[in-house]
Order: sequence, then structure tokens, then C-alpha cells
Amino acid sequence: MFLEVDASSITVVPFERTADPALVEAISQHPVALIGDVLQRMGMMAAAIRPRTAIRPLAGSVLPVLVREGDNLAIHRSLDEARAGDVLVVNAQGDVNRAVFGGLLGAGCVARGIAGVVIDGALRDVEEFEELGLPVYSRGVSPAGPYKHGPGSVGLPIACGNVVCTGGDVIVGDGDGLIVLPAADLADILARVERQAAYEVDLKAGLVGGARR
Ligand SMILES: O=C([O-])CC(=O)C(=O)O
Ligand SMILES: [Mg+2]
Repeated sequence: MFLEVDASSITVVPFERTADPALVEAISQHPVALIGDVLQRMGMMAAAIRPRTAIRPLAGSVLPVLVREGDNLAIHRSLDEARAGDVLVVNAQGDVNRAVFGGLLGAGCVARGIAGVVIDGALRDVEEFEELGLPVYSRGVSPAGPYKHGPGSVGLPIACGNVVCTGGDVIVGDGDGLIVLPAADLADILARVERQAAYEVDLKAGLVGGARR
């Protein structure tokens, strides 16, 4: 950790990242709305969790983090477990009145190759993320700073924006919002998304053609 604090109150559980990065990259080129349609419109996070940068898409492997409201010790600890291509997904208890993430942690994420951050709670230093090139999503923004006492967890399944997120799941975000996908089904989901995308291109071309007549 870049902070000198005791993190013994944080439970850390290892997990496997099995998603093929090429498949993650390929599916992230499609709209979240379309991916969600293919999944029978399930698996999307609560609409209240909004993009705080214009950087698109967000895509990677879920690194799940649980914190107490207003406390971010587990987020600091999670950076030691992060691998390039991870997305920090944080259950911060939906609390929007105290930020648990900011520009310093953002710089730490970029240094570790973290691909994005999603917080069911608040962040601050919101102007810094664009320049860092780090896509961030959150339920809220607040200048009030966090405590660093714990407890919390890194690597255990969490709830975020009403969706269960397990370590190694795939998460994709665009301007509409976020969706979480099981890594094992990624190739199959991508094939279905590509079929649906081709169908919609044809449909749209027909509509535009029709409008001209
Ligand atoms: O103080 C914190 O841990 C959150 C924050 O503002 C930062 O990371 O810059
Ligand atoms: Mg800060």
C-alpha cells in the first residue's frame, strides 16, 4: 500500500481471472444495451451508477472490494492484489455523502494497469480522472474524505448496483451504464451479440431507407 496503515482488518481472498482479454476487448466494442438485450435484459447495474468521465468503453475483469460506508482501507489494500486489466468494483454501501475514492488512488490504479473503477458509493477529485485516462463510474460525488479503519474484503463476491459481482467476472461500461458477464460464457455471449448487432444494422438501414422514400 502507498499508505503506512495497518490493514489487518481486511479479508483478502485470491481468485482466478479466466476471461480471454481478446474476447473482453471484442465484446466491449458493442453497446451495453445490446449486450443486455442478448442476456434477456438482465445483469445491468442500477441506473444510479453513472459514468464520471467521457472515457469509453470500460472493460475488464472484476476485482471485487467491500468497504464500510465512508471507509476506503480495503480499496487501498486491493491495489496490492490488482493485475493489469482488472476493474475495481466496490460495494461502498451506496453511501453518497463521503467519498471512498479519489485522484491519488486513481494514480495508483493507473500505475498498476487497472482498466477502470466502479463504486456503489461516492468518489471525489472528479476532474482528475479524465487526465489520468481512467474510466470511473459511481453513484455519487462528494468532497468529504474517507476514513481508513476497515473492515472490508478484497476478492470475495459483492453486491454492486444490485448485481452480484464475483472475482473474475467480466464488466463492460459505456455511456448508458454497466453490465456484468460470467467469464465462462463470454465466447457464446459475444457470438450472440455479433448476430444481434448485424441484425440491427440491417434493420436500421431499412428504416433509414424507408424514411427516404
Ligand atoms: O483520500 C483518499 O483515500 C481518497 C482520495 O481523495 C484520493 O485517493 O485522492
Ligand atoms: Mg484526493
